[in-house]
Amino acid sequence: MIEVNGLSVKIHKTALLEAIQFHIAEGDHLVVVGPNGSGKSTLLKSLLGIIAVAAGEVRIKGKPLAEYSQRELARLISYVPQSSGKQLPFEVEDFIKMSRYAYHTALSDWTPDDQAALDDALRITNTTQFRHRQMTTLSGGECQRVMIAAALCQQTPVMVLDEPTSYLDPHHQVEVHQLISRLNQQLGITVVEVSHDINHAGQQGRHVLALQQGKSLWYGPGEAFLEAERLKTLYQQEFVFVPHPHSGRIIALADPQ
Ligand SMILES: Nc1ncnc2c1ncn2[C@@H]1O[C@H](COP(=O)(O)OP(=O)(O)OP(=O)(O)O)[C@@H](O)[C@H]1O
Repeated sequence: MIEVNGLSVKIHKTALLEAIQFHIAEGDHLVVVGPNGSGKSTLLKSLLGIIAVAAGEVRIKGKPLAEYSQRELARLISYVPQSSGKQLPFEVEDFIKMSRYAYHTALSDWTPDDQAALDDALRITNTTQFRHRQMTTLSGGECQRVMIAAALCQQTPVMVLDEPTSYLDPHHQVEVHQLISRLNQQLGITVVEVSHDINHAGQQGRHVLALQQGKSLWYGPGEAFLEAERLKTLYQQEFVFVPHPHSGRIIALADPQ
């Protein structure tokens, strides 16, 4: 679905990304991890075509990203940005409806297909009860579900999310993680997600790309990611590892020593 070949990004001669190389198969769930400032958001912007590439290329479905129009790309990739939508002066339904722009011209009417996409997005994200609320009145967790509903309403095969659980309490983190897993596993949406939650990344059925200072430190299956030396190299931090009491899955905990 997505091929990233030797991708480098520079701003004012400073390299933000250097020779990044990975492929994402259709239906894959890639979690991009790494310390603050390691280039994760820059990588997502490269996949969305909103940042200039210095070298290498991104291909979507075999075609170079640069050869797609904005409208074509908007039918392929949806984006849930890092910032909260809580400041947006819109009713929830009106905000979500805007994500259908790639299916419309200036004069075209709202269609039954648009309405079905809107109703499905509200139902799947459990946000139907908020459809007539103002975005500014939502809690952080509710707002994040609405942001995902807007991306879902865009009906794209790929969804890119930048730290979708930041600012959420543990319960809402779990809720949003489960929602993203459902979109991936049940709807077959290819997911590319930036996360600081290494235990979320290190799960079976996912791939992990670990970035460090704009370079790829490690790429591999989620279940092989949580390894002491790797995490120490990546975060300059000691970790301890404990088995989950129910599933036996290994959990990594930062160890202050
Ligand atoms: N437009 C820009 N001009 C100058 N430097 C930039 C620009 N955009 C990003 N950077 C720098 O590039 C580096 C990578 O930024 P990026 O936002 O991709 O990191 P990140 O891994 O997503 O960080 P975080 O985990 O803190 O969100 C940072 O040092 C940042 O300051």
